[in-house]
Amino acid sequence: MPPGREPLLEVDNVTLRFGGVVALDQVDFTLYKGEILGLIGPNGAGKTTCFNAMTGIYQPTEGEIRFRGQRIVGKKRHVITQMGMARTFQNIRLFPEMTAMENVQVGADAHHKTSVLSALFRLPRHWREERDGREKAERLLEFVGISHRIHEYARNLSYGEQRRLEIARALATDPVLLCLDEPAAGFNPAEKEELLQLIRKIRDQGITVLLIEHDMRLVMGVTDRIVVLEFGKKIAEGLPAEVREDHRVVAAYLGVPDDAA
Ligand SMILES: Nc1ncnc2c1ncn2[C@@H]1O[C@H](COP(=O)(O)OP(=O)(O)OP(=O)(O)O)[C@@H](O)[C@H]1O
Repeated sequence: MPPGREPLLEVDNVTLRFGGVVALDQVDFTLYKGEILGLIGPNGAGKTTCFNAMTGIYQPTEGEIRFRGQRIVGKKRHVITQMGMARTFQNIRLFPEMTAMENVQVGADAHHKTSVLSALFRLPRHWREERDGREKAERLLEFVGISHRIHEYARNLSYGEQRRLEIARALATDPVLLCLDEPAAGFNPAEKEELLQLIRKIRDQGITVLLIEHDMRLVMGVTDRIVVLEFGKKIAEGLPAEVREDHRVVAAYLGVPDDAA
């Protein structure tokens, strides 16, 4: 372990099979507090499956995943969210008939303490949480740069704004780890540059970031370290400059045989 660095997420020898398909094959890596780690690899390499195993959607066939020192395999999704892990999805999953603000408030609800009874009887605690939730949503929409769209239905937002809204909603759960699954998919170069700034701003708030991304320029420009998967196996791990020169990575991306790379 690098000196002075505290592990936040430990993926320990994780294998995940779908019938005969080995989507993850003894994958091993550690994410340290405060870093931006890139998880890259060609299509079908197992990146999303890895996110799904970390966030409680899939159960690994073998291996362990620890978050903040606690085992998370077998824990329910909402429990993992409450422990401080949030994610966005490759395909945007917003509530299209709700406003931007309401979508973010749904994220904030993950931590609300109000019971159904106090909501029904509109007790003071319920009002307080409502007001705090609204203020928090306003702050987060401002933070991701779409505060001018606060009362707009999610379905009316542009594609780029919807991606930002997803990030705001994930941030509303007060994560210590934010996992972004291809957040720049479909973005033009200017939007990618803005996203890069936003990811840095998120890290500057003390949030650790795990990023799945296909755009190499973006990955190389924003991450501190990179883990590379191919056919479910980890084939490389290191600093962006090291990974870029790694012959197995070059071969995986260019589709040339390993010994020819
Ligand atoms: N629910 C599932 N059932 C069966 N096979 C699956 C399932 N989910 C993923 N797979 C398979 O697992 C492998 C890894 O897929 P995964 O989606 O994790 O890759 P990826 O690296 O995220 O790819 P992409 O960059 O295309 O999103 C692929 O062979 C895929 O077909």
